[in-house]
Parts: sequence; C-alpha cells; structure tokens
Amino acid sequence: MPDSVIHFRAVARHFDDVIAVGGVDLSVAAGCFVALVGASGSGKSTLMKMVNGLEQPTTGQVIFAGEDVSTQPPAKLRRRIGYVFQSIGLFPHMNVAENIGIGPRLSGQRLGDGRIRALLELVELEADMTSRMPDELSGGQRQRVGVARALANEPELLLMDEPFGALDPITRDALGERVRALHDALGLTSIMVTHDMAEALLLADRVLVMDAGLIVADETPAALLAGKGGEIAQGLVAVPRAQAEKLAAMEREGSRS
Ligand SMILES: Nc1ncnc2c1ncn2[C@@H]1O[C@H](COP(=O)(O)OP(=O)(O)OP(=O)(O)O)[C@@H](O)[C@H]1O
Repeated sequence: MPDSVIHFRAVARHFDDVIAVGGVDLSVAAGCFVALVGASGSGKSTLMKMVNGLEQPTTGQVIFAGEDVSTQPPAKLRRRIGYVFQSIGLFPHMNVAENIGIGPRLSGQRLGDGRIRALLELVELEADMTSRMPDELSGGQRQRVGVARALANEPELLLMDEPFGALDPITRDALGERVRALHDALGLTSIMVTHDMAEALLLADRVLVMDAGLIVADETPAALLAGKGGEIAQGLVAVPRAQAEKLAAMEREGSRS
C-alpha cells in the first residue's frame, strides 16, 4: 500500500518467556489518527517502541516510510518520527527553548527564536516561557512543551504513549483536542496509546484494541459505538457509555426536582 506510513509484518517481541507482542500485522495510512487501547501489560508500549527503535522485534519487521526500521540510522528515525512518551519527560537541566530544540540540535541544526516561538504558539503556550525550567511549569505545560519538542523536526509520524495520563480532566480534554487539531492542520500521521476509551473514541479515526500482545479489534469509533469489535472492545466501550448514561439520568432527575 503506497499511502501507508507504517507497516508491522508479523511483529513479535518476547522478553524471556513473556510474550509482550505476539505477532501483529498492521498498516497505518498517511493522515490517519490511530488510538491504541488495552489493559495494562497488553503490549501497547512495546509495539510503539518498536517503531522508533527503542525496542527491536524478536521476529517480524516494522517498515517505516518503505524501509525496515532496523536498517535505518537512529538519528534519521528521530528526525522523522516525533514522540511524546510519558516515561520520557523533559530534560530537567534544560530550559523550555533548549528542550524544544534538542531534536534539531542532535542533527546539527539550531532552531531560531522565531521557530521556537511558533512551536510554542502551536501548543498554545506564551512566548515568554522559553527561559523557564521544567520544574517551573505545571504538568499540562510540560506536556505541551513535550508536544512542541516532538513537532520541532516536522515529523511525518507522531507517536504518543499516554501523553495526557497524569493531567487533570479539563487540561487533558483541551490538550487532546489541540493535538487532534494539530494533527489535521500539519497533515500528520499519529498513533496515540491511551487507557481511556472515551478519549480514543473522541479523538481517533481508528481504534485498535490490544489484548495479551495481539490486536483484537480494529474499528472506527462509529463502528465501536454501534457494537462492533468483539467482547474485549465492547467491554472497554461499556465504561464511558455507562458513565454517560448515569450522568444523563442524573440530569433528568435534576430537571424534575
Ligand atoms: N524491558 C522489558 N523486560 C521484560 N519484560 C518487559 C519489558 N518491557 C515490557 N515487558 C513486559 O511485556 C508486557 C507488555 O508490556 P507493555 O509495557 O508493552 O504493556 P502496556 O500495554 O504498554 O502496559 P501499560 O498500559 O501498563 O503501560 C508486560 O508483561 C511487561 O511486563
């Protein structure tokens, strides 16, 4: 498929006798926003890390932009793939501008002040944030800087692993919508790991559900809401649906009293 940015071909990753990823075949089309959901330990992070070379498949191949990831130099992958991983935070000894510019700097390029201001603007942060240190920012601001850093190299692919996990619900909602708007405006291809099925349904074009190292559902949000995707996917959809129903019932009760 020429318009696919990434292909997984029978990709498995074992850690001794633990099968983290058990044989995944998957293609992601250019321009698609994919959410990857599933229980803790189902293999989501391991699958993502095999895209940018942080983990290597035990068997199978990950193909990015037509080439096997294992044959591409790490620096080239870093330039073409932006990532926001909760486990890989900002560098604490670098200010905001230095954090945003680290990717280009590693490839021998210096980001100008104008470009840094433009990146801050993309994630709706004030231009005077540039000299702040990470510990002088709120969690939401740090995640915004993380997104700006991931976009600094104008990546073709954006990988996000629980990017908004530690944020309060209002900030999380706002940042999710901002990232989706950026995805559309910049013509990105994005894959986002989340534990939150509601977030996946609201933001993604395509929702993948992982269970025990395998992708057990691959549906659009509309198809999932219409009951497709099988038992595990429907178990995850049931949670936000039940919450929405309870809230609607409370609202009805409230309007009667
Ligand atoms: N470096 C490692 N060494 C050994 N086992 C690992 C390693 N990385 C992951 N695993 C195991 O592989 C399985 C899948 O882990 P992974 O982190 O991919 O799951 P996940 O779906 O991302 O979980 P979570 O939602 O909790 O982040 C787990 O059983 C985990 O313990």
